[in-house]
Amino acid sequence: MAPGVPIEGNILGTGKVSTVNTGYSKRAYVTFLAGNGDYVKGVVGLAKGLRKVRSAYPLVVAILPDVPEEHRDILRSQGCIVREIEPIYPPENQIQFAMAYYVINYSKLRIWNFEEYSKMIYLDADIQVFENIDHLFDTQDGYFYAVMDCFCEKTWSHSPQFSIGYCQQCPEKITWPAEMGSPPPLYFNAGMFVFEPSRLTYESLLGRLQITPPTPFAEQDFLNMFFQKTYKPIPLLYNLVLAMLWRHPENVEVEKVKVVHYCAAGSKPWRYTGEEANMDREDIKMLVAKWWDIYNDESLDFNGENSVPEEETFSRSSILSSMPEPAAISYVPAPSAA
Ligand SMILES: O=c1ccn([C@@H]2O[C@H](COP(=O)(O)OP(=O)(O)O)[C@@H](O)[C@H]2O)c(=O)[nH]1
Ligand SMILES: OC[C@H]1O[C@H](O[C@@H]2[C@@H](O)[C@H](O)[C@@H](O)[C@H](O)[C@@H]2O)[C@H](O)[C@@H](O)[C@H]1O
Ligand SMILES: [Mn+2]
Repeated sequence: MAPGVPIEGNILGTGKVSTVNTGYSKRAYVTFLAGNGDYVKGVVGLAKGLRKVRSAYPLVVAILPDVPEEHRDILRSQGCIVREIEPIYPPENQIQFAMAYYVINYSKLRIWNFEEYSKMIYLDADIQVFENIDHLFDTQDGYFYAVMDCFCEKTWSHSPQFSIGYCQQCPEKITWPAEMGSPPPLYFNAGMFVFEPSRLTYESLLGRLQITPPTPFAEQDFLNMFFQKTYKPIPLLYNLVLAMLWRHPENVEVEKVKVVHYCAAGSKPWRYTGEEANMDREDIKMLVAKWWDIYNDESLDFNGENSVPEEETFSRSSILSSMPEPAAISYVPAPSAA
């Protein structure tokens, strides 16, 4: 079991099943979509997955201006709340991002400005929710909840931990050498997290970004720095980074996993060929097939009746979303992952 991880499953200590949010504070899931490529399929799959597990909360999609109208219509037809955001770029830099397109991921920070919501769960578009996780909205306020990442993939070859074979998922395997100072603080994967939108936090994030030299994992590194003091790890079953299956199988109980993150190279279901390393594994094939089962299930398409409770869909956000975002840095199309 990875260190610092609360008791499996019942992290609230209440065991209660979430109830529809009846208070004034609004809750929603939120994802991010950029470009005119195939990630829109990921968002449709996510919207249908949340419907299948009967989540009580809507899915907001923060989109960059380059998302075509046709894709926006598809998302609305699936019951998503579509909100255009202005891109955010890091300060001028020569950094080699782990993936060139990561530079657009800083735009995710705009979601902290969705303050008509008191609590949100961010999910990457390459994530699928296979079991209801609404109870995470009941976590104690004031903290940033996310799952610990793994440092063993070659995407981490730039890092000191990779160079000595250290990973927080198995800290007992390699002792962190004293000459390298203290071991890195617990580090989360930014494909899924529970957070509270707040204008104050938003402005602090943007201000800090402008004075923080970019690093290979872009906004994921930045968020880890920014929330280091309030980060609370949650169990792996809330964000299975696929590489864990072959890097730390001892930490994974795949039958208990509620959320799967298709972030390993070649694992995006809508592009899956099975060619890349580890993509011919039976568990990978099963998880990709599970994603497609939901994506192709027409009974999960939005039809008005199967929407979340009314009070969750009509919100000030529909008015606020027409309000201009703060002045943005000029928009230069980034390399797309598509
Ligand atoms: O062309 C792109 C690339 C990325 N994304 C969004 O940015 C997130 C982060 O990128 P990705 O999931 O590919 O990173 P990974 O988790 O695989 O490192 C995606 O999930 C999408 O929500 C997008 O909308 N269009
Ligand atoms: O822009 C940086 C990205 O960093 C993360 O992706 C990485 C990271 O998870 C590594 O730890 C894995 O090794 C790697 O496979 C994976 O692609 C987030 O999932 C993504 O949303 C985004 O923030
Ligand atoms: Mn991802």
